[in-house]
Amino acid sequence: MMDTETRDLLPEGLEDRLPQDTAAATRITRAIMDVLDSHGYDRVQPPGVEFERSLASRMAGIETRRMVRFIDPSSLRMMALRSDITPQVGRIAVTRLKDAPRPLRLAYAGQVTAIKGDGLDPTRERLQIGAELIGHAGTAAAGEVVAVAIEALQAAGATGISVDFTMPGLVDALAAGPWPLTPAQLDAVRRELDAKDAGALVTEGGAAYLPLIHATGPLDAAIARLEALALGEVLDERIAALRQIAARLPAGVRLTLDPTERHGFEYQSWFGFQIFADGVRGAVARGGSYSILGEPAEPAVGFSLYPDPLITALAAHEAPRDLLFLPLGHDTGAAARLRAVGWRTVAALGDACDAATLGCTHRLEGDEVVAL
Ligand SMILES: N[C@@H](Cc1c[nH]c[nH+]1)C(=O)O
Repeated sequence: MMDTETRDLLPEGLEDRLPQDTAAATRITRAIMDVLDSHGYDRVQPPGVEFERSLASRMAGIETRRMVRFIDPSSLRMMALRSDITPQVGRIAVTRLKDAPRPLRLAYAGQVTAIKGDGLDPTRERLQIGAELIGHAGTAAAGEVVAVAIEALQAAGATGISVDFTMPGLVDALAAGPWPLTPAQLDAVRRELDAKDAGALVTEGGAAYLPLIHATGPLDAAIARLEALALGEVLDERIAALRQIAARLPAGVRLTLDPTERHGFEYQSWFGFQIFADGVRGAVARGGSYSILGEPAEPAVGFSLYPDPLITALAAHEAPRDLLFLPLGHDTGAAARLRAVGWRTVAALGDACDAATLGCTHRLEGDEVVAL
């Protein structure tokens, strides 16, 4: 027997959602899924647990270190709780939906779990809602995906949205082209660019890369600084693409660029983005282009929203809802008619049930609704 102190303890970083937050979560999930559905993204539901191998093998760069893993007592193979639904959707796209017409638009919503939280945030289980556009990863697809992500967040109630673009594959492309680096230097340069440590960047032989640290900030200014480097094709194509993507986003959304940002971008290729919103610490969404490994490999682009902080922020302002008390012996036909037009009811089970104590705002008397 566990002692009573620890019997109901939840592990660090895991939490129950109580009714007020759950109501907000349900409403927000529905609002987001409705937007994805309206743009033609069909929802799929992969399982919460899979073989570790299949979660990691469809995209280059996925690490299983942060996944909760265990041996399946039935197959004796290693299984893992999913930490990201995108690879599962990729697997579905290239296996069971391999013959479905392209571009293929799929949406999903579910919990994802990691062994430990991210940075200072201890949360280990999060709601992830997203959309993946498979079979097409050009600027038209990327533009659609960012625009849909913004629309979904706005429908969820997010305000003050800003989008931070990044170019996950840029440093590798530069190292293989105009600014050559040895493999060891490449690792060090990537690390120091992540840390934005100019001194260490120079020490590690990455002096050429210094201007990238300064080419961050509002999109137009950052692009101008990159263009001034005259790096040719490697950069020109990426810049042209970013311009096209930006051009189709709604006015009023703040756009920034951080060309070397890689944190959280495990498998994205030429294009990545994060979305921020007022009152929410950290990014509420992340996405980008990637390749689903297979024969042949398929290009794709998509995004994942992490709405938990938004849910918490909005739940605090959730308007209280009306609740209609149905006394013992009430007219059940009248109650059914009222539910059909949107009333929520709670029926008395015995004499002790009291309308006010149960949080009711109204009471049914005969077939009349009376405010309490
Ligand atoms: N699933 C990725 C984001 C993404 C979706 N599609 C492409 N990228 C993440 O959560 O970081």
